[in-house]
Amino acid sequence: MAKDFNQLFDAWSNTYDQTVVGGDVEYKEVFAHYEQILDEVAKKSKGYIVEFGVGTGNLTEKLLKEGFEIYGVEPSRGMRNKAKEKLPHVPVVEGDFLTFPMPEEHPDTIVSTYAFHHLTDEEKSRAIALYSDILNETGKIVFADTVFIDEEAKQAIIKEALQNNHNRLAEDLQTEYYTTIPVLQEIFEENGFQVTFTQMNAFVWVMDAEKRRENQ
Ligand SMILES: C[S@@+](CC[C@H](N)C(=O)[O-])C[C@H]1O[C@@H](n2cnc3c(N)ncnc32)[C@H](O)[C@@H]1O
Repeated sequence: MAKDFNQLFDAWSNTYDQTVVGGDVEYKEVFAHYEQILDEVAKKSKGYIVEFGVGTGNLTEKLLKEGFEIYGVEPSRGMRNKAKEKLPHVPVVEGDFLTFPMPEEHPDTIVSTYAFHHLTDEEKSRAIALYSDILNETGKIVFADTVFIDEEAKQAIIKEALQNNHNRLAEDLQTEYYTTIPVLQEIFEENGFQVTFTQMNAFVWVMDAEKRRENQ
């Protein structure tokens, strides 16, 4: 079972929007091209959208501007309050990737940015299986998150963070559940998705996973 990150995110909710514009030097590279990353996820989305780990609502806001209807899910009260201040008309319910009040409609797209690494690989697999069930037949998943090509690449970036005295970042990379592309590819494919990965900065990749049709 993954850790509960609510306290951390309740505290971070007040300064999160400064971090994403490069206000925290240790996380500058993680949030490099943040706006383009969110734009890319919005561009790949369609129809009725469920978003997990809404945070302060930055992706939600972009999706709303594109004219989408969104159902947000966010475990941290502090983050939910920030998102509701920005976007009072968007429903943002208490819940997480695995346990959440079901939306009334089947979603066409499930999106999330900078959050999926909060689940262990086993939980990631359960989440994708669940989404395969609740998505529309032609539905898709579009996630952006820190992912590594392989374990060696992950260890190299942790070493570099330590050499730069980015100790909070190094600890984060060592203690959360950042995974590799082959692991995610297997999880998506086992659950009937065809997935592509696009690198957006030294840490973050966009994953675009479409449900495979029966005869594909
Ligand atoms: C780094 S923030 C990203 C916020 C926003 N998506 C963005 O791109 O700026 C991570 C968010 O994921 C949420 N989170 C943490 N654990 C989660 C879980 N198990 N399920 C869903 N969201 C989670 C946190 O509360 C936080 O709001």
